[in-house]
Amino acid sequence: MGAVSEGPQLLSQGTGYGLVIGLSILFCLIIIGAVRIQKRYLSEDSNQSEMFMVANRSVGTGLTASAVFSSWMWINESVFSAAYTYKWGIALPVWWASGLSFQIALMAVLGIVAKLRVPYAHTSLEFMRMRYGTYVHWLFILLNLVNNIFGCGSMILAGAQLLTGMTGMHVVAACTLLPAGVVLYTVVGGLKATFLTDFLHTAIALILLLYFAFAVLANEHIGGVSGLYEKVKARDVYIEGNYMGSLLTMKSKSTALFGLVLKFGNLALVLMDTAFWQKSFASEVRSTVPAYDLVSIVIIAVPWCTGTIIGLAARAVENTPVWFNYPTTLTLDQVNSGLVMPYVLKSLLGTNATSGLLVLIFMAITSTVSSSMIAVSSIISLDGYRTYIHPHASNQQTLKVSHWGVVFHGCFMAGFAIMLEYAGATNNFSTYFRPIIACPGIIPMMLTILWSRQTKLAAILAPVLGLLAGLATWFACAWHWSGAINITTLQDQVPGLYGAVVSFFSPALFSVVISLLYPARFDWREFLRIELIEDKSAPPSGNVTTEAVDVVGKLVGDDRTANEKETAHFAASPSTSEPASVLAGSPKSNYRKSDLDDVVHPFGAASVAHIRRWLRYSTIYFIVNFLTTVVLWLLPLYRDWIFTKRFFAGWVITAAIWELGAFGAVVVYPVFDGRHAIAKAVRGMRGEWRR
Ligand SMILES: NC(N)=O
Repeated sequence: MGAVSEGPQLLSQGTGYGLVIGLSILFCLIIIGAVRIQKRYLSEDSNQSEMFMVANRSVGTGLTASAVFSSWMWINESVFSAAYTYKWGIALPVWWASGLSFQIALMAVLGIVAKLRVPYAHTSLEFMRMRYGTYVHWLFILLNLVNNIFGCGSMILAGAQLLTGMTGMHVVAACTLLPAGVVLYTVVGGLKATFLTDFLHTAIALILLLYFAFAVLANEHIGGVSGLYEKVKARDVYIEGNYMGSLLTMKSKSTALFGLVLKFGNLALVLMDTAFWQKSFASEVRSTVPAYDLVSIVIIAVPWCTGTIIGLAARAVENTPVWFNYPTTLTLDQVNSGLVMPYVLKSLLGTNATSGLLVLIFMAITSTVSSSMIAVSSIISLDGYRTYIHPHASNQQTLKVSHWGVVFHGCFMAGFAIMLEYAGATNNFSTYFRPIIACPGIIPMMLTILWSRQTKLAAILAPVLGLLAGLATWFACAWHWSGAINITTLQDQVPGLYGAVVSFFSPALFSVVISLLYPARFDWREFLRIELIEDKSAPPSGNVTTEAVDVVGKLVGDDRTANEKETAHFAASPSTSEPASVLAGSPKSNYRKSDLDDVVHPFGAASVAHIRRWLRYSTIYFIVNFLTTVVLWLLPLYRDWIFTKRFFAGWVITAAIWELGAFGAVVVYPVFDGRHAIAKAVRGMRGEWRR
């Protein structure tokens, strides 16, 4: 921390404390108001646990998209992409973008599979337990918590170090105050409330990012796209590992290694975070895929536009008198702590814009932390309390534990971030270490809903062996390349990459081999026995539809035997076919433990066909997304070539248009999408005032 707080302060401590505390209180008041409006005029009550945890599975496309975007737009890509662009040049933002997109597209596929196979689940861990029982459940609780705690903790720390670097605020105070505000409004509002605050966060953050990008480009000291190109080209800097040491080439070794590690780390941050599963369970059936896929497209804009413009602008002006603290440039520690963007804004746009950046940092951190809190509190309340301590807990009891879960997690995360600070952890160490410990569970978890032959032994051993193999690879590579194993050599890029590759892929091998050694088959109908929590806010039991539908078998190819098919009678009620109600809302049956042959899937034939269509679209889209963002975009440009002025102009303008498109998709569109609910709430309030 010392190095970061050494430089001159960009803003006063009072501004730092005032903004963090003021915004926390403001968001709490907004959320209290929103919850009251929802309850009074829209019949949505966060005091019901289904509502608190999965928002009654009724959130539409627009709001889901803005919530997913908000949880996924970390300060990493909004602030650190500029810092790393400063370090390594123009290749970095797109390698960063390509490490953010396909994970969300994959989550869309898994989300829709989960909607079919486990329509009543609240968390991803619930289906691990359903399929494999207690030991696997605990193992994956641990893996999820490790991922969540390291992801969330390092983000709080990165934000706190930034606040400290910018304002001189004490880092312990920053680590405490940032999660404190989130605890307040998350306890009050639950998941639906975080959907609403996520929307506000996203709107404010994107407005600020757009303003920063356009104002910096238009600034007289930059001189537009062409001025930016010329000033960066004229700089006499040599970037090790870049083609001709240039900042304006896509051939950058450090960037490529960083980008590859990021892909694995971010896969874990999505798939091993119950929050992303929860948002998918919370959304309407017809909203899941469009919302997640939309986010996978627009999230690209954040590092691409912001990183490119702000990161290169720093290079353009850092050696001129307009630079704050001229003639002193940033130290490597300050760059690694993300101070590039604050310095650019202070130098070119002044104090107000720099204060605006504090608001952006607050928005980016709190929206991610709030979804992490809901996720962990649902692990505590559903996977812990309701599963092992009080299986017949009522709605209200479960909710109370969820609330305490949020408070506990908030306090724990603050303490954990402070511990990381005093242990000397940096964002860099976390980047290379986290994928190794967070990735081993990903493939076994995916196989739990995709492959009926993965056995319990495989689900237990594959992640553990994968973790050991990943750690062994990491240490061995650090030793091999640097001749020593210590905190410095372990932060080298190549050991981190090999460790992550082994951690991620080896569990697939372990799982398949172990499963085939002692084969067994799972009957997907077991999943349909997860109960809905008793919830008086939910409409009465919905109708099961006309045709007997073997939803599960048709899902991803039917791999059950003929005999199993015969016994799989997903019986149906005789008359009412209401696919529309299923598509629009939640599965509303309230199952108890029953014979498998009595298990009935809540979705009707039409709904199933509809969902299968989404599954097809999402799978095709995922493949296209992966090929485009990871292969076609990056590899052809990885060659001995430096951006021409014309190409640079097209590149930057496209990035800026993309960011405008992101604003349209996750800010304007959700308002349009929710116009009926907004109108209903406004009519309700107007009616009340008139009385
Ligand atoms: N969105 C992330 N994980 O940077």
